[in-house]
Amino acid sequence: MNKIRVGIVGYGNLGKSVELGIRQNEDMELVGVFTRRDPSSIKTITPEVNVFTMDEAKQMTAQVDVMVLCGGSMSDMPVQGPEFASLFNTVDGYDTHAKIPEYFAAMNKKAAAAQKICIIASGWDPGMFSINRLYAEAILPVGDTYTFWGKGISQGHSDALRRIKGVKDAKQYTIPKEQAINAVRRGEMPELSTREKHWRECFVVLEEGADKERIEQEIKTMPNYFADYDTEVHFITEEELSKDHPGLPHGGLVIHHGRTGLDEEHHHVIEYRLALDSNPDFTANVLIAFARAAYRLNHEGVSGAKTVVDIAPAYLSGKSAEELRKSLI
Ligand SMILES: NC(=O)C1=CN([C@@H]2O[C@H](COP(=O)(O)OP(=O)(O)OC[C@H]3O[C@@H](n4cnc5c(N)ncnc54)[C@H](OP(=O)(O)O)[C@@H]3O)[C@@H](O)[C@H]2O)C=CC1
Ligand SMILES: N[C@@H](C[C@H]1CC(C(=O)O)=NO1)C(=O)O
Repeated sequence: MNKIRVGIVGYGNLGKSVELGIRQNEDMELVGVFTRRDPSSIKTITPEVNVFTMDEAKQMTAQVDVMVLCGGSMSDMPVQGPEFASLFNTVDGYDTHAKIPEYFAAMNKKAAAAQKICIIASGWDPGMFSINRLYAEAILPVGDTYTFWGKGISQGHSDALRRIKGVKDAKQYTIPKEQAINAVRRGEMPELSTREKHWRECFVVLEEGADKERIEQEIKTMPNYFADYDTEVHFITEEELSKDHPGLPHGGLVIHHGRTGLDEEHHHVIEYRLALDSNPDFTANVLIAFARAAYRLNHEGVSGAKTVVDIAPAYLSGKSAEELRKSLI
């Protein structure tokens, strides 16, 4: 059985985790990493992995079945997504929530013309949380769904910080407001604004001579990322970032309260919870499962842009249809 040949576009936290995750999937093989940097400067986790330039990717459409796009959502994916969707089947974890419709349209145009499939905004939010919100609201239409993240490090928000001129490195914690979570858990079904659910804490390492006031202001007013939240910014050294803020843990909860019965007297709760040692490892494994789906669907003649909620779960699994039927029992 031929293996699914996977390429990694962009070698950051997520790209490294995809490299590791592919090794856990015997139906897949890694063709290589594609980077904007000098390939000779990239030290992959597994030394034998090939590293190519982005230009070399364009000559490799016959060697790669699915490209996993691991660039930053804020600045990389809007450019790299359509570029790669015009040449390859792709999956990505695009997560600038407010801009997903326009990204979907841009990706769909390129993928449909190339008769390729691109599964966008796959990860955990958007991604697995999106799927679980859909299941909950389809099954219990009378009710309310709440999403909480953290306390943990958002890769999307940390990437957004690192894109600011004068920022050398950064990590952003998303912290849920206990009062909000407790009210939801008590079944009070409160109306909660974005600001009432979470606050954000940023730890930023500056380039030499960078303007602190300008950078703090740029962070706190950043649309789609920080403007709608109470945000604290701490300027620390590279050593402190590495010592006091190791790893990229995260997690979250989707909780749905629904009602049924003649007088809606029956109360039901659906919860989907993630507790992640490594945000990038988990996200990478979601992307890898959707890479399997992209490969299969394109072989069935499916093309254009899809989101995770368009994909039947069986396409994600490495198990055969017969094995899946057995696993239902
Ligand atoms: N939907 C979801 O639930 C989730 C989505 N995500 C998304 O994944 C995106 C990527 O996250 P993450 O991997 O943490 O981002 P990184 O900042 O680690 O990497 C982003 C890009 O930056 C470049 N890069 C990385 N390290 C360096 C370096 N040392 N020097 C120069 N360039 C570098 C790489 O591109 P190149 O190799 O070409 O230089 C890489 O593709 C996030 O922006 C987020 O939107 C993440 C988690 C969950
Ligand atoms: N896309 C997020 C995944 C979850 C986490 C999150 C947040 O902390 O704001 N939003 O969605 C990430 O990049 O980590």
